[in-house]
Amino acid sequence: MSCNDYILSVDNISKCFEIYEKPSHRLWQMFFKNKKLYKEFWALNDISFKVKRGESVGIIGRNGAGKSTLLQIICNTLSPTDGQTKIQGKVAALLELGAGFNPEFSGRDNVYLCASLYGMTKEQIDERYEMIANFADIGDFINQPVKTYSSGMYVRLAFAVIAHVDADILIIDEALAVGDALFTQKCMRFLREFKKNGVLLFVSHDTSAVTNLCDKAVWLKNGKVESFDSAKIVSEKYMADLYQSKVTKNDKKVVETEKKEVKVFRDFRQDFINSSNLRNDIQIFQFDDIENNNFGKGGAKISDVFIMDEDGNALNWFVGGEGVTLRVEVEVNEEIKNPIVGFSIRDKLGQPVFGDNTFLHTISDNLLCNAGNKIVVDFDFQMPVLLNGDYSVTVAVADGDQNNHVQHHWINDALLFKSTATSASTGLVGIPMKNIKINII
Ligand SMILES: Nc1ncnc2c1ncn2[C@@H]1O[C@H](COP(=O)(O)OP(=O)(O)OP(=O)(O)O)[C@@H](O)[C@H]1O
Repeated sequence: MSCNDYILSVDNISKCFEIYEKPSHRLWQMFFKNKKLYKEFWALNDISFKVKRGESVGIIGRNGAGKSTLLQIICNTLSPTDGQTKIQGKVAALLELGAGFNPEFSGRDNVYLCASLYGMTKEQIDERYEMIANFADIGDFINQPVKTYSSGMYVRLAFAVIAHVDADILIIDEALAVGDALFTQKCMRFLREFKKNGVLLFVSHDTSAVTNLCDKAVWLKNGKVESFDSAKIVSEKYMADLYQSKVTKNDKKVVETEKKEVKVFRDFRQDFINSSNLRNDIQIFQFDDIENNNFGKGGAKISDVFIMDEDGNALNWFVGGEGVTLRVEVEVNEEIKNPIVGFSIRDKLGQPVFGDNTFLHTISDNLLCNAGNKIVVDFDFQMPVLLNGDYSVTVAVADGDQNNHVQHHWINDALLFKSTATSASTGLVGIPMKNIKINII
C-alpha cells in the first residue's frame, strides 16, 4: 500500500512539556539559556499509526494518557517535540468548548467566523447557514451573543458548524459532544453517515461507544500506544487492564439460584416462523482461545459456560425467540462475600446487545462462598430473535455490587453464536410480539 492511501499518518510523534517550578522560572529561562530551569515531562512517546479514508478510529485511554495532547497535535494547534503528522484534507475538531468562537459575537456571526476559519467563503457559508442553524436547533439564541449560551448550546452550535464544513477528518471528544438525548442521536446519525467517506477520530472513555462507532482504536497508556487494532480487540484489552488495576486487597455456600415461575408469552407467530425459512437458527461454538481472552483476580474461576435445554443437555444450536438456559459454573478459590455472575451478548462490533447478572436476584441474600465451593447459575430467558451475524458471549464473576466490585474472572468470547436466518427485520434484536392488531376502517 502506498503512503498516499492514508489520509492521516502519525509518524513517531513525541511531546515533551517543560514543567517550571515557578512561573518566573519560565522568564528566567529566556536569559539563562545554558541552564535548564525546568523538568521535562514526556506526555507522548513515539506515537505512530495510519488511517485510511472511510476508517474511524477511537482513541481510548485513562485520564492523563495523552489523548488531548495527541489530538491537538493532529489538529495543528500544538507542535510536537519530535515526529510529524501527514494529513490529506481538511481537519475539523470538537475538542475544546467554545474554541474558535468569539463570546461577544452572536451565534450567527460565530458561524461565519468559525466556518471561515475552516476555509469556507462567505458565499459557501450563506448557502449552508440555514442547514447549520437547523442542525444546531437553538431557536432565537442563534442571534444572541454566545457568552449567554449554556454549555449544551455551545456544543450544538460548534457541532453544527464542523458538520457542515466538508471536513475530511473529524475529531470529536465525546466528553464534549454530550447534549440532550435527541441531539446526541442526531450527532450519532451524522457521524455514522460521515464515516462512510471521511475519517472520524473519536475520543472516549466509553469502550461501547468506541466499538459501536469505530472500526479501529488506539489505546494510549502513559503517552505510548499500548495497542492499535480493531476497536473490539483494543477495547477488550483496555477493559482488562482497567479492571486489573482496580483489584484491591478485598478478596456462601454453593449457590443454586432458585427457579421462579414467570409468566412469559411466545411470539404469536412463532410456530409459523419456526416452520418457515425465517426460523432464527443459532449455532453455538465453544470459543477455543479462552486462555487469551480472560482476566481477573482469580479468587473464582469460571469452569464451564453452555446453553442447555430444559433437561439440562448442552445444546450446539437453538432457535431465537424460544426459551433457553445459559448455565455458568464457577469454582471458588477463596472467600467471596457477594458473588455476582453475569453475562453480556455482543454483536460482531463488540456492542452489547443484552445481558444480565445475578445482583438483583441475590441482593437481599447473604451469599458467602468459601474456597472449594462451586457456584452454578442458570439464566432462564426467552432468547430474542437475533439478526444474521456473529455474536459472542462474555461471562464474568465478581465480588461486590453493580458499581463497586472486584472482577475475579472475566472471559470474553466464552461462546460464539452464529445466526443464519432471521425473522427480525430491523433494530438490534427482535422481541416477541404478544399480538399485533390491524384495523382497517
Ligand atoms: N501544557 C501542559 N503542560 C504540562 N503538562 C501538560 C500540559 N498539557 C498536558 N500535560 C500533561 O500531559 C499528560 C497528558 O495530558 P492529556 O490532556 O493529553 O491527557 P488525556 O488523555 O487527554 O486526559 P483526559 O482523559 O483526562 O482528558 C498529562 O499528565 C497532563 O498533565
